[in-house]
Amino acid sequence: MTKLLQVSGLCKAFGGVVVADKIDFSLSAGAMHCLIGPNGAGKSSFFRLLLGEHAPDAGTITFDGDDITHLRSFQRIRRGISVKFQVPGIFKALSVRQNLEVAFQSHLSGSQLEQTIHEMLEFTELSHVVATPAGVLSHGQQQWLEIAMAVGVEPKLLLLDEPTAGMSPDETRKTGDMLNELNNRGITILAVEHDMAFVEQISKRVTVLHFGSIFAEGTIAEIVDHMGVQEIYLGTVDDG
Ligand SMILES: Nc1ncnc2c1ncn2[C@@H]1O[C@H](COP(=O)(O)OP(=O)(O)OP(=O)(O)O)[C@@H](O)[C@H]1O
Repeated sequence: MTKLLQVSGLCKAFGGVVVADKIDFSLSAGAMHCLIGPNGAGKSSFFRLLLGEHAPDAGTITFDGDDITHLRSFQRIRRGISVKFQVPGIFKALSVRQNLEVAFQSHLSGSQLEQTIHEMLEFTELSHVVATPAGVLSHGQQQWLEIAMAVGVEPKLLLLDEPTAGMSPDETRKTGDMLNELNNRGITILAVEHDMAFVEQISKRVTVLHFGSIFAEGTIAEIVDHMGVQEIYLGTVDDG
């Protein structure tokens, strides 16, 4: 399969804190992949590097055949990278519909905009709350609204930072079904996640980050059985 994303030798440090340590990572077009690792491993920083919110100290990022290492965030978004961070990036005082309009208006207008809003409302089962202020939606609904905002622009790569954090088991399963459907529609997905049952629902392969570098990569069964991975979660492996 062609590589949609290719990261080579990516390095970033904030003072003495190394958040990316010679990361080599790639994703094939159509992949659904999970990134795990203990708190502070560098998962969110990796997303911020991919999105252009942090400039790397070294290394390259190639996306869809082009070197995007020095592009600004909006240029990467325009090329098809979309992200949903942990904290919902919705406008709480605006209605569900207004949030979708804000997210899509730079890409779409007229009947196309209406069609996409309609499709996303159906997809995320938010049609019945279309006029409701986003701030009064349930936690799960807020997360789904943000997923709708991120995918309505038809990204090639969707980055999700802990999409199920704070969700009930039912909401988590529903989110997994949603992501599987988006992946079936052709969107490549990279998700940071802690809930291994959810990882198993959506992904076949997992990468483990630890102290900003790739510690292990494999199938879920391989990662779950990996002694070293168990130890880093228990805090018995250091970076020396
Ligand atoms: N802008 C910054 N300036 C200084 N240090 C930072 C900055 N961003 C992140 N860090 C530090 O880098 C390390 C990695 O943080 P990061 O948020 O990427 O980890 P994470 O794996 O996403 O953690 P978590 O699972 O807790 O969200 C942490 O020690 C964090 O305090």
